[in-house]
Amino acid sequence: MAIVLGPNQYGKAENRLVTVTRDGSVHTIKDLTVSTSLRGDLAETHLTGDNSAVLATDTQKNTVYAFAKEAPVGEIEDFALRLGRHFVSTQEAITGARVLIDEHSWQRIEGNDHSFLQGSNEKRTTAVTVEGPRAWVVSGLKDLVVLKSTGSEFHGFPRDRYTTLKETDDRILATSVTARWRYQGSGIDWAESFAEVRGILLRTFAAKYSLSLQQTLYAMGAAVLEERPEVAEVRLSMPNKHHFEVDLSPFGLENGNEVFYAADRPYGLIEGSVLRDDAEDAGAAWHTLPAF
Ligand SMILES: O=c1[nH]c(=O)c2[nH]c(=O)[nH]c2[nH]1
Repeated sequence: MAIVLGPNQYGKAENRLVTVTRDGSVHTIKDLTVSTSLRGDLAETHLTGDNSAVLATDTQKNTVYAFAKEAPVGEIEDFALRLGRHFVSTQEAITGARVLIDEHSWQRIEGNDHSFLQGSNEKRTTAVTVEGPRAWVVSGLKDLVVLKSTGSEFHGFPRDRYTTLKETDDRILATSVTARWRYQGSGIDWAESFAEVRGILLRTFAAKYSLSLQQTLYAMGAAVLEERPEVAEVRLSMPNKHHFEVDLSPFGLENGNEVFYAADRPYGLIEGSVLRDDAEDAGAAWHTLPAF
């Protein structure tokens, strides 16, 4: 038997980066969480402790902050591509880089040039993978919480001796959407594409008459692919944020689908991907990312 080193990567996770851009008295902020990780010829540090190929995670962190000063951060996809390509092209032993960025949203407080409001927890995300000269971009969003108070049924499921769930033809459907979509082609306007995909996801959640969260998930992914040729594949993770009708009969009251208990756990977790059958090959795009 021989023991060998398996796949490995290393980097600095969750660098918190905030930039202020000043256009006269009007300020714009960008609030990012940036994680970098590098791959390559890194056997020696694991096997002998020889660090001659190890670009320190501290250096990776410094590079994130220095790059934010040296050129405008711009769209998170462009910033991630610049960082990833930098590490791979300047370090001989480094053959691949993965840069993950979450962008936290701030809105301007109306009427003020330099004050902002963090309205929701929703984040725009990107996961950029650089491998030698090639690069893949998977962008997305997370913590996008949506609810519809009708237009959702759930029935026709099997009933065995453990089944207690009542069938319903009118329920609340709520979820916190994590979506990732893989880009194909080139010359993509990242900001425009993000805004459009987000809009399609929201509009489809709202408009699709739902017989299951699974059906809604598929409809959301399919609508993105129908409308956005630059997207090859969409992966969705959607917890079912259950709203149970409270039994008010002990109080002599009838609950007419009006009073609910919003349970936070356990929750159904509905996950899936929707893709084109003629999509560009995924290459290393999803490498080590969560399946959904
Ligand atoms: O949309 C749903 N899908 C399920 O698989 C499921 N299971 C469940 O208990 N409620 C629901 N709702």
